[in-house]
Amino acid sequence: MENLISLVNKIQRACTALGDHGEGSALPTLWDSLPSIAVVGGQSSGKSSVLESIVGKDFLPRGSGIVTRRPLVLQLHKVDENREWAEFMHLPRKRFTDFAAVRKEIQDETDRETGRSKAISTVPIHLSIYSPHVVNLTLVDLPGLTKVAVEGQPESIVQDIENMVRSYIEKPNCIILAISPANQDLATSDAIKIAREVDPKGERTFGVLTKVDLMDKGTDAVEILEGRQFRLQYPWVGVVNRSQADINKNVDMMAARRRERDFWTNSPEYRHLAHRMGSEFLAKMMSKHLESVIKSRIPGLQSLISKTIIELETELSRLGKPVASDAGGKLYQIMEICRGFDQSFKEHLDGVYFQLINLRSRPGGDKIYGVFDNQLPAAIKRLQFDKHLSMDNVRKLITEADGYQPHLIAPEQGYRRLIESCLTSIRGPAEAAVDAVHAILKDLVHKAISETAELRQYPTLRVEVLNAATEALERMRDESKRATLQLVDMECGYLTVDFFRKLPQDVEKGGNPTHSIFDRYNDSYLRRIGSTVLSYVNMVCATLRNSIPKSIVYCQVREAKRSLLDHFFTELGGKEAKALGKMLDEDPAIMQRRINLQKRLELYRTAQSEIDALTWAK
Ligand SMILES: Nc1nc2c(ncn2[C@@H]2O[C@H](COP(=O)(O)OP(=O)(O)OP(=O)(O)O)[C@@H](O)[C@H]2O)c(=O)[nH]1
Repeated sequence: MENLISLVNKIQRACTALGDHGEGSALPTLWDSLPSIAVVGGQSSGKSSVLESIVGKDFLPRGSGIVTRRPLVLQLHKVDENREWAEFMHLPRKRFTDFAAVRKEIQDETDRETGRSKAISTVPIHLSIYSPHVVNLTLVDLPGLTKVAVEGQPESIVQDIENMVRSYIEKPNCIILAISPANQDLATSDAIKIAREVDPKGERTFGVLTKVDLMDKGTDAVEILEGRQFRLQYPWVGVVNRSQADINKNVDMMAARRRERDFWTNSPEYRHLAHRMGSEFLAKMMSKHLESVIKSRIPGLQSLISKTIIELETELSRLGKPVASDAGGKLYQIMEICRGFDQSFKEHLDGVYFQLINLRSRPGGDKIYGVFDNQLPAAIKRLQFDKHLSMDNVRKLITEADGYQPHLIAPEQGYRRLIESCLTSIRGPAEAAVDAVHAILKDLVHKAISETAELRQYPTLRVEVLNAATEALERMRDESKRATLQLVDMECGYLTVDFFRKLPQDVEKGGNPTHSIFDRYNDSYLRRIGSTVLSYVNMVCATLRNSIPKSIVYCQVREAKRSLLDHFFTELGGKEAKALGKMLDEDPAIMQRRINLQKRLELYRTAQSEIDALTWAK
């Protein structure tokens, strides 16, 4: 069972190394869920003396007024060796065998944090004592509660100390060692008052009565120690520490312990209670209690650890991988992120179905079909060629084409001009279709960027990828426009001869080829030309309705799928580590948080395996 306390000590030490001592940390804290014992009491009530008696060593700073100005987390480790030493968390690997030096280091470390003023600090000092004469125990010594500020102290100190003490003892896992001097009225005890506040049922409060030897003649503490007055759930323990005179005379701790034993056994009023009085008994009782508390908390602790591990892992994966240190690693990381983006873009384009997300498709590609199936035909329709081929317009173009020499058989040039003027107007809808598809592709790029979690992590890379993809799409749009308009121009440049060959000829139909030149411009003649041109143009439109989408898909959609980031990758290959690092410019706060999370995760995993090993071994 002793292993349990050592384990908790070990975990507490690891917690401290991580700054996890439950003080407003944004991360889950293990410290708060581990049982600990806090020593509370009014100033000069004898807290430090009780601690020293428990340890059996003279090592705490002494003096008048407020001496304990920072919480002292004291971990006692029982060792088999016949040696005693102390170690501070802030001075790793330095062993103190001289306990006067320990006292000095506590003073110096307090001053380092608070300055030489009489101010207090909530940052704890961590001290471990290894000795064959101690029991495994973790105790927190807290500044003494006071009623008035002394010279040089801010007025707020009274409240500040109370708040600090409360912040420790209000945690449900904190066992309260409430120190009250027997030579003062217990009804006014600061320790009992604050302990009652946070633990009204007294389930985790242990009352310790100090200075029993200093009580007025004719008075004694029997009623309290027997539990008839100021009753707590656990029986009161009386202690007799060294007096100031003893301290001044350097009375050795072992001698003091002996004297204390004598006091309890030789005082007629306390003799019957002697077996459960004194610092040695207190230490053993607290150690036993701590063991049983830890034992009862183990299942809760295990489930808290597993739950926290999951939480930490989830957050870590949300934060993404850390940035690689070398150029190759960085390049690989950027390529991986880009691949993720490219994949998401393609999936949008193809409308790939995601089994996991309720069979919903990533929208996008279908909009492109909408351009080909609705937008383009509607725009061509809006050109209204029949109006364009009104009689007046046909006459105008035919006569202009004929010039001074009216056509002899058929108005060849007139036909060409009429057809060209109609077909040229298709350039508008063709260009609009290219632009519409470009807008859709750009929109998909934005969607894919925002869905690529890693790009959120690196704002500069996000901008670079966005710019590269946008530039690539613009290049593709320009190429697509060139190719698509070329299709229209090709239709203008060479007419389908067959169409005209198949037209019924006036002569063959029995018309009169000899009618006068002026008759050639009559209404029915012009109407026939108009309708011939219209049916030719309609035939070409039907072809273009099919070939324009082919050109757009070939130049834009297929190309975007194939080589959206090709240029970017080529440029990337020529960049050096520094430039690559700039792209992976993660927010330093996130980097720090990842490091903190990783360390904490490590702590929790270690704690988990150690607790598991211990419970399995039982
Ligand atoms: N005679 C006698 N003196 C005691 C006893 N306990 C403490 N003292 C004396 O009371 C004075 C204050 O004791 P400390 O242990 O320093 O008290 P503290 O509560 O730690 O003081 P702060 O940290 O300053 O709040 C010292 O001079 C001790 O020698 C006791 O049981 N008997």
